[in-house]
Amino acid sequence: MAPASSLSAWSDLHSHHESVGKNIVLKDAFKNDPKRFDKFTRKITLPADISSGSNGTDIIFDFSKNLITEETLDKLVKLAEEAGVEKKRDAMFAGEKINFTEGRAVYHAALRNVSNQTMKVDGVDVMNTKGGVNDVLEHMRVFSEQVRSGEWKGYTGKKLTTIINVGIGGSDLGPVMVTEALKHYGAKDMTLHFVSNIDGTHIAEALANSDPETTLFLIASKTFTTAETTTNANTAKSWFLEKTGGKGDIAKHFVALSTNESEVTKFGIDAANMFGFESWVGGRYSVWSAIGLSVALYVGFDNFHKFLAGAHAMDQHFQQAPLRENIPAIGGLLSVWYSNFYGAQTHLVAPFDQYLHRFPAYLQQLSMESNGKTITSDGSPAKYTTGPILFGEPCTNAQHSFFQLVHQGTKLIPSDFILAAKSHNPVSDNLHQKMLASNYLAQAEALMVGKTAEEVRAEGNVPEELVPHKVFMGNRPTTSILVGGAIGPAELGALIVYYEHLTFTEGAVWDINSFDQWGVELGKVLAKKILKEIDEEGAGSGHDSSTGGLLGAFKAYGGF
Ligand SMILES: O=P(O)(O)OC[C@H]1O[C@@](O)(CO)[C@@H](O)[C@@H]1O
Repeated sequence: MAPASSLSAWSDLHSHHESVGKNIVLKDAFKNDPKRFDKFTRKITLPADISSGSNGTDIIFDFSKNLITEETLDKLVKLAEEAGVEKKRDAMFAGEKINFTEGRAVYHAALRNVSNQTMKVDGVDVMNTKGGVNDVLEHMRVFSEQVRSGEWKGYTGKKLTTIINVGIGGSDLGPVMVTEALKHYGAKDMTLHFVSNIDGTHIAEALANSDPETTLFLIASKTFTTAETTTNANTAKSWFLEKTGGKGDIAKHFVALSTNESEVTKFGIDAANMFGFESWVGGRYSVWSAIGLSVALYVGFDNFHKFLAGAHAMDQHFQQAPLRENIPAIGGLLSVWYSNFYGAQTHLVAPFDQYLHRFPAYLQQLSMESNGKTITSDGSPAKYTTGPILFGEPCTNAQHSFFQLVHQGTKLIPSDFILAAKSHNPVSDNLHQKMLASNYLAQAEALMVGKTAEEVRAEGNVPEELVPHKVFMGNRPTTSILVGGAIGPAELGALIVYYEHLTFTEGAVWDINSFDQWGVELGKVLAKKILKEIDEEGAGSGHDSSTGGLLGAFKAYGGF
């Protein structure tokens, strides 16, 4: 496909930004068009049988506080058409090898294909084949129910109630985020630990109060070669064998979640205790796969299945909705609009929901490992900015942390706010939920409306020299996402897939490969060399004076 900036729609958008975009005043746009909210709001409805409530769940995406007109939206849709977004989308869902640098399909949608549509890679059915998606899901169902019921016992016959997931990146961030987000549904007798960092503190803290007789280790690694994970896994295995005086039965306390059977068996886990998935599942897209076993163990397989079903609903919307009505496509096009025409460099996601406190961290890998790329499909460097820096924290905490910059800083920071209309914890007669919701609405309104110098003065008692410091520029865009109920498994699945396909849309327009991650390799190679040098005399070889100097100092201070 062609680089985005060579498309006629791109030039048209550039002119549109010059003539219209940069002059949009949102508060006037709302005054001039009472139907603005209706025009720019989209909705998806999840069916009752998978929803957190009994009547199905609407999820509203209010795009009206974005710096767009109807003409802008039309031009962005034209850009998506010219960039072939729909064609690339259809190629992904058809199992074509769109991950063109690794020659792989990008088929994580198959993992949540609960309607069991035919899905093939290289002509082979991936759903119903032996060891395929449905086999693995059945294995996950049986195993999670055996552990939760106590049928699957530890080597001394006790129920396994501590789950330690050992993994990093996509083998950690998804399980952490989802189990936190669905804590309301979690088994009350289960303790979860997620060990990812190579820092010994992480595994030490997880093992400190764990009982080897009641602990189940999930070694989660797509490749089963990631240094942090294999090292943490070996430390866990040594701890287990030492604590049990060598009597501990690995087969009862260790399972593997991976694509690499040979490395799994080499580690000492029987293939029968391995939950597999294929190389067409990217790490940052793998929570739907066997990597999500900790979720199924914690919330139960039925809830895990609802999680998949909510994701599938958003998949179907993304596949079927015309671009102008297509919720993830609009989200992705808005990101392009801000990144490439307003010069925005970041994307803020602020969930007004404490259970979603790890959602921004999860989205960081999804977004930045997908679109943190410079090279386009023809091998040439992009002549335009690509992936934004995604960041975020739950509100209302973020308001007391970095919202000062969002309101009065010099940067344009496109922001997404997320709120569930119903709390799982309606304490104090729902006073907390009402306050949370009032902040969710007020923050978006304040960012958009701002406060002029005249308004500051009109408040009185403001010394003239203070007035400029109290002005809010306003006209700062937000997308407001409102879940019309509580966030349960299906609602969470749909929200995640909104961002997956928003990310897809960005990458498709930018003509980059959103599905490889060559950028994580160099650091690993250099670290391997330095690790050897730490055990050798001296301060390494071939390093700059900073790296060599620091290496020498580390060894001296650390006594290595
Ligand atoms: O699951 P695994 O193979 O151990 O990879 C872990 C993570 O490491 C990476 O940085 C790739 O090396 C992420 O893409 C991936 O999610």
